[in-house]
Amino acid sequence: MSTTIDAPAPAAVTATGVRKSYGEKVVLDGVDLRIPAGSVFALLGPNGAGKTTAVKILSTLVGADAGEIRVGGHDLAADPQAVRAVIGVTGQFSAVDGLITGEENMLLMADLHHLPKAEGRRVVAELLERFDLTAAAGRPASTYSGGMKRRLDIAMTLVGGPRIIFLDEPTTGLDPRSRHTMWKIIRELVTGGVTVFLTTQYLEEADELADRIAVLNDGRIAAQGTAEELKRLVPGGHVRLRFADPDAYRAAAAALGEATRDDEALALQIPSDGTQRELRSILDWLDSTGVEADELTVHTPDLDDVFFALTATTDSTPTEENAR
Ligand SMILES: Nc1ncnc2c1ncn2[C@@H]1O[C@H](COP(=O)(O)OP(=O)(O)OP(=O)(O)O)[C@@H](O)[C@H]1O
Repeated sequence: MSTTIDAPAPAAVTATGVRKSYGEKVVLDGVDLRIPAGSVFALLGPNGAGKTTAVKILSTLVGADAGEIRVGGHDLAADPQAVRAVIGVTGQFSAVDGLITGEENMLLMADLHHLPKAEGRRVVAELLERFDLTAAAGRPASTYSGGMKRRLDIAMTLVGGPRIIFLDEPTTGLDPRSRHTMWKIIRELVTGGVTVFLTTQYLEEADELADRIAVLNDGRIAAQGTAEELKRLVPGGHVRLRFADPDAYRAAAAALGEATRDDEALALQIPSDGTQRELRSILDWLDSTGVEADELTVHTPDLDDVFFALTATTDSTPTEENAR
């Protein structure tokens, strides 16, 4: 084993101890990330958590104050040009020029990547087709819908054949159909071997797409893992019993002393992991105590629960945070 040369890591992106401040404001306070090649990684966080800043740093647009970053096997600080050659970025700010046609936007990208004319035309035609933009290719991009512009933006990013793509909030503002189209596009990219780093405020989107998710809060990664791993971090699974009759509710609440009461909704919550075995034992228990609910629902923790649990301290304890 060599002690001087790093073994080629099977990671598309690694970041260690990344810090960034704007003046007094600490935006990233020691961020560590590792993203395996060919996977989808979602960075989740509330507004202002530092997601866009992280994308800008990892894509060489903004310098970090400290930390080590490798993207596509290249040291970002030592060789930003090499990093730029293997990545594509689409942000909340679109690169699309509305005054020229979709095809012209694409050909411009081909020129920027110094593709020979014929090769550029071939790649552009192929991408327009793939992103269902061939029919609209001759129209000024300003006439495109939000979803079409977003597709054009990604198609433009792909002209250079990037191996790693950063998508900053790729579906914000899109209607459900366009959002699903975007998800399909992202899945296809990954099938083609591309690594996708996306930021999102939609927990559903991270759950749907990402192999791994990191929750950014107060400039730090509050938790990182698969959606299932993150869901296991928080309690919150329960069976909820709702009653129409206040007397039945009160009787049940008395019989089920350990249940959490919601007097307004006439509902009781019993902690449960949602497994068949536990449900059966709860139902047996209800039968034996003579409780008959009008409605029974099973609630398993979702990413919302995780998100709220991990980002809950943001507003509540600023003085304590500052004091440390
Ligand atoms: N160029 C800058 N100068 C000063 N402060 C900045 C700059 N860029 C970002 N910030 C601050 O850094 C913090 C994080 O911003 P960032 O845009 O990275 O957050 P975000 O998680 O992407 O938020 P959102 O979900 O709202 O897009 C914010 O408080 C923002 O005001």
